[in-house]
Amino acid sequence: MKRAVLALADGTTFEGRALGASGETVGEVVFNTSMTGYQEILTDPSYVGQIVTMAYPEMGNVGANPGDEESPKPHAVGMVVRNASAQQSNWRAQETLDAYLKRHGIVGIEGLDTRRLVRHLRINGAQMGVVSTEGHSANALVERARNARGMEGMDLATGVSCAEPYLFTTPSPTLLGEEPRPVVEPRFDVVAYDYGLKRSMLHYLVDVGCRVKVVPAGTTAEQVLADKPHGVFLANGPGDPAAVKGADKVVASLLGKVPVFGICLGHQILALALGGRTYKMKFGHRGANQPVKDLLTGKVEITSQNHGFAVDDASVKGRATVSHLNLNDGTVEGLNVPDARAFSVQYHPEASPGPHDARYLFTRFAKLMAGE
Ligand SMILES: NC(=O)CC[C@H](N)C(=O)O
Repeated sequence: MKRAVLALADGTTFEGRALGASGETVGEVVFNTSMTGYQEILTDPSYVGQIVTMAYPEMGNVGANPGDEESPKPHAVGMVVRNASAQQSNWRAQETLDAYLKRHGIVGIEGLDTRRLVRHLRINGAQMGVVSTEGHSANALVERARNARGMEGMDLATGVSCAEPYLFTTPSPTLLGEEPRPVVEPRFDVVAYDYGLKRSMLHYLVDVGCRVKVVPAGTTAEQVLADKPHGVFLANGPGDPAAVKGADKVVASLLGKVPVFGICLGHQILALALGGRTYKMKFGHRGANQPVKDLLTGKVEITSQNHGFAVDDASVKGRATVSHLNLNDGTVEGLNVPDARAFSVQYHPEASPGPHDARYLFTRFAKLMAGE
């Protein structure tokens, strides 16, 4: 077994075994509390520049398959797990997690005390780190982590956005044993800004009657409005929302002219477009078990999340209503701007992975576009 080391910028080091590709990787070390869904997590483009630690101890037991990918390749730059199953066991599996990571050149580490690591990140904050299988001294790796540039000020969304617009009209796939869903005729033309979007969001838009034109992050408001869409969707994406070039101004000029629905980075950009502010959280929210309260209905949803920045509630006062709150730490989870027919959530109603409590938000967007 090849030795691997994880070194954090604050000087903490962990020894383990190599998982996936050999080599060295630098990124922000974060943790995710989902018990499964590791492939959806790895392929979520919002993980660009991040080394993801899975808090649950056993990963890889269902192997890897193309159907569980949220984008064509993993975007996390590294993976940290307590134990990676050597053997996959699932009818859809095509390879092991280790083989999948190797094939995509993703460096990982296993066999370390991930409970200690997660507690360390919770107490001291997410921070830059290095995973290496190259045999360098721990001190040299700590130095490398210290010199690495953090997430703040990084426009990573523009880099993962699509190069050209394309049309998306495919409903969610059904799995073996699932009833085929009734076909929904497309009623709404929606332009979706691709800041690094997850595929399921597009499927769920199609499922509620949208014909989706996906456009690159740098598309102007004039270009979007020229298509006369029924609605505009702002997707998730990696990096610092305040650094996404021109996005706040573009969205500001769309507001009031067309209904807008934003998820995660899209929610943060909506807040910036309204004149609000975003900030970097200590360790963020990543997992499939984040409790969120809908302030209008009083209902609590268990949600899937992946973000390290958040909207400052004081900064949106008088510009938007805070519609949802995180029950763990009281941070903003949703915004509503009725006058502009715009709303957004910080969490992931498309789940993937995670509970489907919040799927109704796609229907809410369809109703908003229908004027209901
Ligand atoms: N999933 C997302 O869209 C993440 C948004 C942003 N990059 C953050 O970390 O907060």
